[in-house]
Amino acid sequence: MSGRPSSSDPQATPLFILTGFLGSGKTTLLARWLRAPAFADTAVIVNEFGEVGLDHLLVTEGEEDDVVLLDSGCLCCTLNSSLAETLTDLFHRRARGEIPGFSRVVVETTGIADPAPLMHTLMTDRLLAARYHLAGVIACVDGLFFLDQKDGFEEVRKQVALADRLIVTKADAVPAERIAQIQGFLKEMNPGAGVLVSSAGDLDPVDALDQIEPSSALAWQASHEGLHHVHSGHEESDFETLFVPVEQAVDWPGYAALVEAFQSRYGADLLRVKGLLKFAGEAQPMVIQGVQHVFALPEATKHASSGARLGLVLIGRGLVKKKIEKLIDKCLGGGKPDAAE
Ligand SMILES: Nc1nc2c(ncn2[C@@H]2O[C@H](COP(=O)(O)OP(=O)(O)OP(=O)(O)O)[C@@H](O)[C@H]2O)c(=O)[nH]1
Repeated sequence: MSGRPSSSDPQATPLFILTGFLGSGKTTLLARWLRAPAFADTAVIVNEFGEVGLDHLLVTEGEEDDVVLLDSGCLCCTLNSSLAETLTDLFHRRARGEIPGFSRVVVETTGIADPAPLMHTLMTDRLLAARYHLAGVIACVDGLFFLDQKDGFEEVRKQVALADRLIVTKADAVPAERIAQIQGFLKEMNPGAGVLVSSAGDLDPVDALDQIEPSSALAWQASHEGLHHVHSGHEESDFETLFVPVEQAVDWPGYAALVEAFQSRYGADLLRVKGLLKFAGEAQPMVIQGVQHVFALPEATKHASSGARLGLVLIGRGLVKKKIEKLIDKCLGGGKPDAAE
């Protein structure tokens, strides 16, 4: 890679992935949001209409169709063959005026889904990336069962690690101390993600979705510059989180070398990379987004966040801070790291 690559279209519709383990409360949240005025002009993609209980909200009957309009102004559609096809179909139908306009999309995943492949699709399919912009991953965390699930289910830890925002559900059904305990674990597992708490889906969709700002995820760094070990009881599958400040301006070949080094040395063990880097010649810092081996083209920050610091947050397995710092330093400085580095 040399020179500045083009980034995604600023006109692209923001898209949110709503994930969370089986029974964690995704549908309960969506069912409430679909009735909320603030959620009008949203297109929601679910696996089955039946799950969200829409019957009395329908404006159009969805007999043959997989897209229905609700009286709240939302569109609801079921996932047909693949997410890419469903999103492309929605885009064309909106352009032809066959369905009302929508200004954001929410995709609900199934409970055991790993959100990473969806994120990969949105980051790598150029046509899709020009039409839809991955604006955030929201993970529901089961207030009743999370403390038991986190040790036994890698999916749960992965969903938490990949999220930009975490929603602890079922606060009405558990003591406040348990919610506080869960919040403590979440802060350790993914310190950059904002945590909200909900009872029976009573969460304003605007607070939950639109307030996500990638760069604000870096505000925690001032107090969390060390390495965080998340003890799950399964030592070999623990995730660590670390932050490496990068103050100097970066050039594109150096950044490409770093991405290559991450991909070849860590692969799927590097679950998430988020950050802000200042590129030489660019007025605004650029947001860095990586999910396992897939890295999106860096994009200029849309909001200037006062708390944000330049650097990279890494979440993964087997990350050694000193080694990573050295790798980043070498690649961004124009050097070629040795195989052992
Ligand atoms: N008390 C209480 N129950 C809740 C809350 N949220 C969800 N539930 C209940 O938990 C169960 C699962 O909720 P769903 O919203 O269907 O969860 P889901 O994540 O969509 O589940 P899957 O489709 O299996 O992945 C249902 O019985 C809900 O009524 C909550 O905030 N409080």
